Amino acid sequence: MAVNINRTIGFGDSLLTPSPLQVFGQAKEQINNIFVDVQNYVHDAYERMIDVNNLCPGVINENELDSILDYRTQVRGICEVLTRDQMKVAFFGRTSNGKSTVINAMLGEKVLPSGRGHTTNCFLQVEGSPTGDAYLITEGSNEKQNIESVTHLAHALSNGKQLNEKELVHVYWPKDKCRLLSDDVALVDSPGIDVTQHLDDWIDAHCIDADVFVLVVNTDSLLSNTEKNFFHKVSTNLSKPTIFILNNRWDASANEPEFIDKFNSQEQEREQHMERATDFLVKELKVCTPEEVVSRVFFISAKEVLQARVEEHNGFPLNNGVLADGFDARYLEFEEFERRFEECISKSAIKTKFLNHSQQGKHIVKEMHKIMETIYKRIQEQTNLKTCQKYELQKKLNVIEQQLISITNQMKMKIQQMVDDVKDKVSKALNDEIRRLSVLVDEFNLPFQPEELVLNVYKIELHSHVEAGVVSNLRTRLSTALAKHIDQCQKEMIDKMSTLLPDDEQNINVTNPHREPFEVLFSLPCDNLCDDFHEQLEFKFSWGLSKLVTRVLTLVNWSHNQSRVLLSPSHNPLTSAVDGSFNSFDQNLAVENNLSMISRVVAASVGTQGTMGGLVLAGLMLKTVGWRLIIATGTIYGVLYVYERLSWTTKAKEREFKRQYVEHATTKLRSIVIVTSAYCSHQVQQELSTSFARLFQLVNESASDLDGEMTNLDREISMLTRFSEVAEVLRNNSDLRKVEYERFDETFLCVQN
Ligand SMILES: Nc1nc2c(ncn2[C@@H]2O[C@H](COP(=O)(O)OP(=O)(O)OP(=O)(O)O)[C@@H](O)[C@H]2O)c(=O)[nH]1
Repeated sequence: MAVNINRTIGFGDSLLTPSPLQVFGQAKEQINNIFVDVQNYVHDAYERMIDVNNLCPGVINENELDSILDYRTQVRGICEVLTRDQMKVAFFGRTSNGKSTVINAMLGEKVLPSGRGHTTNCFLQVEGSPTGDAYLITEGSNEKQNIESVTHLAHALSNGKQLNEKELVHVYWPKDKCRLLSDDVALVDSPGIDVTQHLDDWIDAHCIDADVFVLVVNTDSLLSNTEKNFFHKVSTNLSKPTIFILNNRWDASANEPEFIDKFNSQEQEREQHMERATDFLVKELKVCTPEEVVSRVFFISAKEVLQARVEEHNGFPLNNGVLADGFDARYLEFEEFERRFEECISKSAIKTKFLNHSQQGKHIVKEMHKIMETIYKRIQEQTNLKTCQKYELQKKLNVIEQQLISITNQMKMKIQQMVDDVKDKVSKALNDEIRRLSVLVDEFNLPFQPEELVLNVYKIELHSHVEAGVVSNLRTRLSTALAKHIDQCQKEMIDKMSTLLPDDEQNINVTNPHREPFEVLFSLPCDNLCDDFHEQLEFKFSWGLSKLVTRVLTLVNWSHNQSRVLLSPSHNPLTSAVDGSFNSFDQNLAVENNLSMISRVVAASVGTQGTMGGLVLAGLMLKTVGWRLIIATGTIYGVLYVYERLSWTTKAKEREFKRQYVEHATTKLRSIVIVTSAYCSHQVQQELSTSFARLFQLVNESASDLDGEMTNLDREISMLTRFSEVAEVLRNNSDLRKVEYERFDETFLCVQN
């Protein structure tokens, strides 16, 4: 029977339909891409969360950061494992059953040494060379030992240190020489299981990650207990391992003499082997169903297949007649084994390796989703909290601003009232003091001497006495009351303004603690005011001519004024009643003219101070009263003169001096009443305005602090908004990665998520 070797050992049946081994490659590439993407995602998430944590402490807790860091490490580890992930098949069997020959047949050339007797001393893992060169690396060494052929390999293995049966030697073979190797299949040859007692160690050390186990048995003998025990161990350590049983040396069985005569004897033997294998796999190991056994147990001749493939490779015809009968059937069965093996190892490897990775990946992105969701919600909460805080601050600030305007207006009015009140009080008190000035001057008891020099000193002292007295009296009358009013006003200010300050700043003192308590200063510079005072202390007879004239003029003026008042229509009801009567008008006019004439005479006599006036007056009097009366009057006049002249003593001069001083000082002090009261009210205004300005400053500073807080909150809110967007994007991105894993599961693991 002709066999189409090219078809059977070629790459996939169709370029469009990938072979089972290529599916593994595709799955590996795809899951690797997903993990690289997830690795970048987790790395990015960690870096961003570190930023968030630095800029907004409290948004992320340490556990979350640690978890993200842990996931980053896990993903990095998986990525590294993924690059090394390959399909692995482990061959077991007793010595000389043909394990190495089967591997060589599958590789299509003699890679591993084989021969009669115990040839494989340790575990040999054949895998594709990443460099394209053939070399081997022994366990615990990084040294590459170049090999070109099986002889070199055998030599290298035998020339190396005494290899322990448990040790693993990696044999890297060019990938382009073998499809299995280029498709990431690693084939592990083992020492005969009948030569060692350390089965557990072997499994744990080299087979725990094998996707398929191949038991190579010799058809000449039955399944030994050693072989059975070994696979019992394997199935105990691994859950439902995929096990193939290859009944090797089927060519030798076909060439045995007893089978030549009996055509069906080999079939009977095959059935017996099959029955025993079924019992072993289905009943003992329970690793497959009876239906699956036909695709797990094969009758082959590895030696023939290897020989055929080597010769085919070297350009010789496949069946050159040297091979035993039934070669084609055995060859086809070997190919069937390879097909089933490829299907199984691909499925198994995808399942055992990538399912686990995919589940880990999904778990990581799910946890990342949870973390990002928690962080996102926490940021949202903080954003809402900060927004509420900002709203409250804004409200508070608005209230402060409105209240500040209102209180400022109130306090302006209050201060103005105080100022007016102080002005009135000071003015009234000063006027009172001016009225009582004579008492104050009388109290001055420095000895009076009319001499000029002494008098000058006397005046200076008197200025001081008056000034001190008035000021003292004003202070006594006003200071306490004013201080009390100012204090009350300041308290009112503090009460009102402190409501605009934070609770911890409400205990305030507007006055400078190092300053003396406020007191109104009264400035009455008498020495300056009265320095133009010039006393008149020359003797003046009170009935002297000029005095008399003055008195008469005063009297006349007074009478004249009185008559004008009486004659005015508004003050004379009679005149008013006969309004327009010419008679009474004429009489009035005559009286007025007479008075005017006397006035003019007196004025003339005063004005001339002299002889003519006196003569006229004396003539008139002489004519009117007679000379006796004149003499009598003259005598009395003289006596009065003498009396007054004698009474003009120093005491009288002092009295006169003080009277003149009081008169002068009164005039002067009255002239500064308005200025003094304004000066005092200005002091009060200054004091209260300064106090209010301090309070205003405090409130203003507090408002500025609030404003600063609002600016900070604004900055924090905008930062939190940015971070919440970051967390949201990261959360959504984790969902995208989860979808990628689910798509991978559906495509390669037939898992419906
Ligand atoms: N006739 C025949 N001989 C075979 C077959 N397979 C292997 N042999 C021979 O059996 C002998 C042992 O083969 P190996 O492949 O070295 O056996 P092994 O199981 O690897 O032996 P160890 O490495 O010692 O454990 C060699 O001489 C092979 O040529 C086969 O299918 N038919």
